[in-house]
Amino acid sequence: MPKKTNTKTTKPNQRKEKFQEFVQNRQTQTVVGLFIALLGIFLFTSFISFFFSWQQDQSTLSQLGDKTVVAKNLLGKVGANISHFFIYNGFGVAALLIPILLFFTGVYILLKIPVKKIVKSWNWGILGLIWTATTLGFLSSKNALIAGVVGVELNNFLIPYLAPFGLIIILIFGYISYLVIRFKITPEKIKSWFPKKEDLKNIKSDLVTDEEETPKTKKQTIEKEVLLKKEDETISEKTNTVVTEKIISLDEFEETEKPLSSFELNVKDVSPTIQNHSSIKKEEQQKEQKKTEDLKIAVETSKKEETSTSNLSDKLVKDFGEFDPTLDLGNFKFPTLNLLREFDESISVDAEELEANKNRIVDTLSNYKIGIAQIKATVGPTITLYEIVPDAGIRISKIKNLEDDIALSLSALGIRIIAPIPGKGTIGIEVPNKKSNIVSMNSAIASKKFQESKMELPIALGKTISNETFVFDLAKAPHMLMAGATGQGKSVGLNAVLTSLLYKKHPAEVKFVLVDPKKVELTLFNKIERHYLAKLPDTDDAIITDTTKVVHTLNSLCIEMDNRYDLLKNAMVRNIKEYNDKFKARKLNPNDGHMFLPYIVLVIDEFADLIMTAGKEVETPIARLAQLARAIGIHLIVATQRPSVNVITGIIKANFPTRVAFRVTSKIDSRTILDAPGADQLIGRGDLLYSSGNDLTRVQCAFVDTPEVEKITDFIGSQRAYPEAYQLPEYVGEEGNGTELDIDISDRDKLFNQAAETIVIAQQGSASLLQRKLKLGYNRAGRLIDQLEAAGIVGPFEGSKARQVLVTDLTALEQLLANEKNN
Ligand SMILES: Nc1ncnc2c1ncn2[C@@H]1O[C@H](COP(=O)(O)OP(=O)(O)OP(=O)(O)O)[C@@H](O)[C@H]1O
Repeated sequence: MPKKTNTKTTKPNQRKEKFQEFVQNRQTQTVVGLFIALLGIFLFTSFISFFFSWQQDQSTLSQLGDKTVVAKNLLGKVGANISHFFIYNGFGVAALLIPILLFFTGVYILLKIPVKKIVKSWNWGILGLIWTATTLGFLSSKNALIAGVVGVELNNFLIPYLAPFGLIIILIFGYISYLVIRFKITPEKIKSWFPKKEDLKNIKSDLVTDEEETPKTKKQTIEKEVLLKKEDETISEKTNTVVTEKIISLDEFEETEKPLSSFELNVKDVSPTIQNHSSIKKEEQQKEQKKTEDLKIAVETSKKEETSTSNLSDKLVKDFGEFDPTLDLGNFKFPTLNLLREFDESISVDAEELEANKNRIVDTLSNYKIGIAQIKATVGPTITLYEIVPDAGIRISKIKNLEDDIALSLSALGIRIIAPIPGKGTIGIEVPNKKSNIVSMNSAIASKKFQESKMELPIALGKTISNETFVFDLAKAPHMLMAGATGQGKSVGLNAVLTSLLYKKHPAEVKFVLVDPKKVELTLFNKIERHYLAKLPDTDDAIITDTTKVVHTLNSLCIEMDNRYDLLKNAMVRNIKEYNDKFKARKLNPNDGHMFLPYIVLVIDEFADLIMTAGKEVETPIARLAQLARAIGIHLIVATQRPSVNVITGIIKANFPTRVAFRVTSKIDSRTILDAPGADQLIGRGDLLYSSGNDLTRVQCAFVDTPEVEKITDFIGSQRAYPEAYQLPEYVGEEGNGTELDIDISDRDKLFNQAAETIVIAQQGSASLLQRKLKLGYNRAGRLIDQLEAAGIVGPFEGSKARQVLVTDLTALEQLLANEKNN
């Protein structure tokens, strides 16, 4: 059953589609269009002919089948019959509309004009037929030839009801409605067809004045008018053609210099619309010109407005130049190179040694059936790198596994195998030179690479195996972990770092916080305390040696970090460089607390010792600083002898991406520092591996001896200094709080209640929050926190973490304070 319904529904659809295809076919359209158009012509001819021959053909109408009877109609008996049907029996003279409509329908189909338009024409046509037939019936006193049977019968039907007058009114109304709807004829449109009285006057006066003008001025006026005419969009195209013709006639006129009378003729030829329109324009122009001439203008010359630099910072920079942070110590002189010792650093290539090493390498490898296709040596200050290209098909891991065997056969310490050398595709074997050269700090500092570096905190650490100075940016490091067994060159390494900064950075640009539990390594830097060091307020020594002070200093640095972040936030910048640049450009107001921020380099020697004595108290602020301080210019350098996992914990390691490993005693230590072996293969005495990310670089650390550091610090220390060392924010430690907890209610700060509300709302017990919200100094905020603790609103000190807030909401707080008063 369902099958049947399917075929039933699809068949008509298919037929419909086929029909549509047929109709839309262009060939079909052409044939149909042509047929209808010709039918229109056929009917029109026969209709016209009918009016002349209808009387003669009257008898033939009933004898259509008789061949002997011939009709007078131009299109024969068929024409006579159809015409009789449409004219006499139909619409009379109005029937002529039918062939006309047919002709245009055919043309429309040929030209693919939308069907909608054809239907519209027919609607109007049929309406016109009936209306015209009725009108003609009325006018011709019901003549059937003129009005047709339809026209006569409609008259017969309507007159008894409407009377002739009523019929006339309805017919006229029909015609007017037709004109209004079809041609959009409105009263305004009709009005616009007739020239205004004024315009007529103007035309007259124009003609009079034109006669007075010389031919030349007349020509100009006409040209003007023509131009005006051109501008006007409302004038039809037809008149435009007249205009062009006019221009041509004007040119002709110039050539022949005809007398005025002949020219006038030309002028009169110009379409009245131009005349009319242009004269109006001219009149308007003249009027305006007259008005303008009559009016006298009092000209008041405006004073040149004083230009003021809307941007205050630009003005300040213009007047005073960019802010120069070094101005306070304007005469500061950087240490000179001659303070550093020079060594003979010329690398002498010992050909015998090279040959012997090469032979040993080749022999050793051949013992393990590893063929070498190529070998190349690069001689460095302490190490020579042999680059090997093994025969095809040799597995790299095989060579790597033979590391110890090769070292044994070369009978040398510190052999390191790099398989493959990153980016080179060769295998490297580093062999220590028999005679090693010292890399002097002098040569590292003097190197072009260091001197011309544009880094924020450039450090010349030493020289690479290819004898190039190794310079890196501590600001990008951004924190450095330094480890190595005792006596391997850590202290020298730290000195090299500090010396690099002393040679490149002005005291205004960098400050050091030095932590030296051994008390001897960094003491020399005491001399530059007021130039380069930062310390806690009210402390004697800038170099921190005892553990409690270290905890305070670290926490103080955390506060400094928070304060700096606030400054950065207020200045709407992302890092210290942008902040300082903005400050130098005088775009930050010092009255709002803004100031030039120096970089702070925190150096901690013997970190293991600190961790052992202070543990978490040290680890937490260090981890916090390491995590957050990079953007605000606090950089950490942590050195340790014992790189065990309980010293260099995961959290610290994760935040110290730059690692420097001097020689360590075991592979495990090497892995702890570098996440890779290799540091155990170093030869000591400043031989180090530098890692930032994945690549390991072997560097011979620049050697800077204690007397050299002394000379440098003396040199700087002897110069004019700041009144005091750079002050770190005050930090009130845990131990100080216990005694002050029983603070009398009457001694409370005026802002106590406000502070309590702030803390309770934020549910965060930190002094820095109070500093920010209540715009207080650190000391006052700290005291407020103490008072809040005494009142039981916040919990005790918890290291760098914010204190716990013990009151949950404002109602509880109100109750607590009310109880206090009652007691
Ligand atoms: N870059 C270097 N070039 C040449 N010799 C060096 C270099 N670095 C260190 N040395 C030598 O190694 C010795 C020990 O160096 P340093 O005092 O820096 O070791 P350390 O690792 O700090 O030891 P400790 O941890 O015991 O303090 C130096 O006195 C010096 O002779």
